[in-house]
Amino acid sequence: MSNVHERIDQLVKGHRVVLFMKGTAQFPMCGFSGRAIQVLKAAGAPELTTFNVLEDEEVRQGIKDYAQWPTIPQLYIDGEFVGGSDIMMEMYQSGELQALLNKA
Ligand SMILES: N[C@@H](CCC(=O)N[C@@H](CS)C(=O)NCC(=O)O)C(=O)O
Ligand code: FES
Repeated sequence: MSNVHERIDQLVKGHRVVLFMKGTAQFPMCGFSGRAIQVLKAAGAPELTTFNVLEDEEVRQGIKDYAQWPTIPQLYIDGEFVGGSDIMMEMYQSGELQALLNKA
């Protein structure tokens, strides 16, 4: 396992809800990342860990291989890849995201 893969593993397994994004929850640096934060807020995410890929080129590239998903943002819940901002929005509209976030 490569070093960056291990770092990502530790992040997504060490926190319940992890969003890899551009910028921070307070200051998203891209509309897609901003939308992801808005969706998580609307869904009532009980906790949220964010990782700013703009400050870490290795993770910015490594995250694309990790779940074989080519773009940012990327949401992980309970160590599992959920999707990008489009999937998050669809899952919010269907109620699936709230169910995933709030399961015991
Ligand atoms: N439709 C995508 C939008 C995300 C997207 O297109 N992200 C681009 C622009 S921010 C990206 O990550 N490009 C690769 C990069 O910037 O490293 C989604 O559902 O999340
Ligand atoms: S930074 Fe340009 S679309 Fe996300």
